Amino acid sequence: MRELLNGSFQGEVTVPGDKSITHRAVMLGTLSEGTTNVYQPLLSQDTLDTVKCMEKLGADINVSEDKIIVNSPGAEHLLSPKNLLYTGNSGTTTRLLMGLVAGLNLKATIDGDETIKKRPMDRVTVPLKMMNAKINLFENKFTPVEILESELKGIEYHMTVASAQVKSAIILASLHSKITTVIHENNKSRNHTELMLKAFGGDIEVDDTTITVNGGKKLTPVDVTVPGDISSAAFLMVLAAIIPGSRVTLKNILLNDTRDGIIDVFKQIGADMTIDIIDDSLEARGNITVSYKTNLKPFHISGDIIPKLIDEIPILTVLSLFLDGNSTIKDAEELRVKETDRIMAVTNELSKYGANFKIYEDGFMVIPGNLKIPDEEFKSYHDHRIAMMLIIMAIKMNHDIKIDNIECINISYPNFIKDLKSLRGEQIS
Ligand SMILES: O=C(O)C1=C[C@@H](OP(=O)(O)O)[C@@H](O)[C@H](O)C1
Ligand SMILES: C=C(OP(=O)(O)O)C(=O)O
Repeated sequence: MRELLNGSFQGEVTVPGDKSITHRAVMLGTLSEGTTNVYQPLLSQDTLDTVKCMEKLGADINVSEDKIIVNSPGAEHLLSPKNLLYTGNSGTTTRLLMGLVAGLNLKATIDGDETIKKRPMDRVTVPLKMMNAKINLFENKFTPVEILESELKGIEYHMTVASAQVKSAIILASLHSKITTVIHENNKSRNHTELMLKAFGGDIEVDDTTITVNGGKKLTPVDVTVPGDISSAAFLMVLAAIIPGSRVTLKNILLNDTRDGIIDVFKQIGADMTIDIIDDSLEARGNITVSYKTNLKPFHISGDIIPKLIDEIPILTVLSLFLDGNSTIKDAEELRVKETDRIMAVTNELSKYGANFKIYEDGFMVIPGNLKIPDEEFKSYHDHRIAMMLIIMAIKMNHDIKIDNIECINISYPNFIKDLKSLRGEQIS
């Protein structure tokens, strides 16, 4: 950490591939007969756990530095796995897999690590049971999840939470049913499953917040080039905005309008930011440049924007501590059921620096003031986004921080420290 303190950050970074898109490309590749090439994928703990689960269902997958090759016999030839499908720390793997396995009329048990065991899974089993799935949860809520063979039928479902994981589980479950499934969203969540399924030949139509899936269509492999993950880029955008003298360009970043809430926040605060759109094909992408600027305004976020930046809220809280006024985050109760309760983790850990918060059930108000360097040790709660948030805060505070389980950053961004060091260039001592 010491070499990252006392200086500005300048240059270009290609952040790792988008986590949500990498998971989905490997899963849809497994459901398609033939070879799917996934270029520039995210290779991290979460996505490699998805790869291992797909191998257990019968896909032959080759992982190299900048490519994942999925060879699959196709959906109808996948088999019930002999062993547990272990999903590690990944909520996305766990929930999408529940829908995928149930839809294939297979039998499996799914479980993950200690954080997964505490996250609510009934939000997925409720619609899957309506579809006729035979699926059991521990205490009707948690993993391990046991799925038994059963033929599913289509349903009409009104989402009760703005969750792309739940929505995607229902879509994957409906792929082999003879009856149409219709999903209604209240708040639109990330739409990568819908976009990618269409590209793989699925029969899916989206009309604003209504999604219609007709099952029974054979999927065909498509090569997927994964754009950079905006949720990873967010840490470096905030770094550049708050460290004097910094100017950072994040290359080839996903700019899908269900994921770009942080861009709106940077506009709200009056940040020095430019965006060069690269293309507008399957998933919009572009280069984002952020430079340090003084006198940035506070931000207020609630409602529809929350699902578009839900994973960025920890690092946006660090940003809010250096703005000219109080910022507010509301309607973000989903933060309480991530890898940890992120409202608790963010406010507990940043309070150690003297940060002031007014905490609500669904968010908090940030009241900037005098900050100090504490003697205490810091906790990651085994949550990659909390660990990376603390690293950026420590850099801003010139603090040689100690964080427990810091290796949890491997869950989504194994090269985080390396990328930070590359932006220090000649300044590294
Ligand atoms: O579908 C996805 O890839 C994801 C959806 C979001 O979770 P929810 O669906 O629980 O909102 C997000 O927090 C997670 O990091 C990835
Ligand atoms: C919440 C996250 O992921 P998941 O739900 O897949 O564990 C995240 O990456 O911040």
